[in-house]
Amino acid sequence: MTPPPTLLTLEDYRKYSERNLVKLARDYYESGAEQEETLRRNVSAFDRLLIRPRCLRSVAKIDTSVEWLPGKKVPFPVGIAPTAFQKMATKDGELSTVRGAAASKSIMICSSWSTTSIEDIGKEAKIVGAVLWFQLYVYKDRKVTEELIHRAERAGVEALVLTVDTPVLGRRMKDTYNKFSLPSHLKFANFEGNTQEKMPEGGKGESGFMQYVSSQIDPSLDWNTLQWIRTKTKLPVIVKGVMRGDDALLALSNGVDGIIVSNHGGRQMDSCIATIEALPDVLRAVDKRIPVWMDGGVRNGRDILKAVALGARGVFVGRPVLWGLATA
Ligand SMILES: Cc1cc2nc3c(=O)[nH]c(=O)nc-3n(C[C@H](O)[C@H](O)[C@H](O)COP(=O)(O)O)c2cc1C
Ligand SMILES: CCCCCCC(=O)C(=O)O
Repeated sequence: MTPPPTLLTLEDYRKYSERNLVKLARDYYESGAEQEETLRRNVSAFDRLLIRPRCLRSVAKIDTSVEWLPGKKVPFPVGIAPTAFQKMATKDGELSTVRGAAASKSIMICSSWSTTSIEDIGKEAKIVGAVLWFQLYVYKDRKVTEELIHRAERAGVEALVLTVDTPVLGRRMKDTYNKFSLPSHLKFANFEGNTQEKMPEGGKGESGFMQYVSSQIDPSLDWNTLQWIRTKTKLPVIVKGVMRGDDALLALSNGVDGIIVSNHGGRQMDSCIATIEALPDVLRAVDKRIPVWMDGGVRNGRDILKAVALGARGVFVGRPVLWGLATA
């Protein structure tokens, strides 16, 4: 195999990864919902925020470490956002990510919809010394979600992340044109042997993915669901997908341990504000009572600085990790 050219920026990785991804996977990873306004805005809103640099502040020694959750320090404020189906990017999929998380001492949030089971990811995390959080989707059959919570606990995850922006699946046009379905050699590894294991084939103007979500995922997700989850676990519960201060206050009054400001990388509701634009409202409402992170459109070190300068505890990145996986 020819060695990759010098890869310096995330854009270099994005471009280079394209050659290793089949169209179906590339479109699934890159897509936003509908006309992809929010997808673009997440990135461009960072460009409208400019830095006013300080001077004569010694940078001979710099410490970028931060307390991610009480008592849990990380060396720099970047975590790995949950992304589904990582084996479409590279053979080892989520196992490569967990190794990367350990090497960079970053926290990996595992998707409910991984192509490696949470047990196998947990085993690898112990070997390489990575910290895992687990992201939850709530199934119509609550027993499926409850079982997943307990399996994640046994696998050693340190927090649960409830994604609250996906009661239904956003319409991603490319996935609909491609009739996106998970390639037949891959599976929802957390549901092996269950009816939730396979995605139907696409057809009738719908992706197989859309059919799977409408048949399995509970669209009645609300604050009661969060309370129900809290009765099932003692782990910290973080909500991902809050975009407003009033919802952040509701999250606080429902006892959450942290908030990730997110619009799902522009993949759910189009015509939304960018996450970096939503961040100040959420931070004001929370007023430092719990940690607030953000994700969406982070594409360089200055973007991280901007989010942290506004008051975020740190950022999570989604697509850039997939580009890295597909480049390896
Ligand atoms: C291909 C792909 C799959 C994703 N899968 C999940 C998922 O399983 N669970 C989840 O909560 N978010 C998922 N997300 C959303 C990410 O966690 C994150 O919010 C988003 O990617 C951040 O935007 P960025 O890609 O610009 O960094 C996914 C995003 C992408 C691009
Ligand atoms: C209930 C919606 C599930 C979406 C799962 C994967 C994902 O988050 C994404 O493709 O985006």
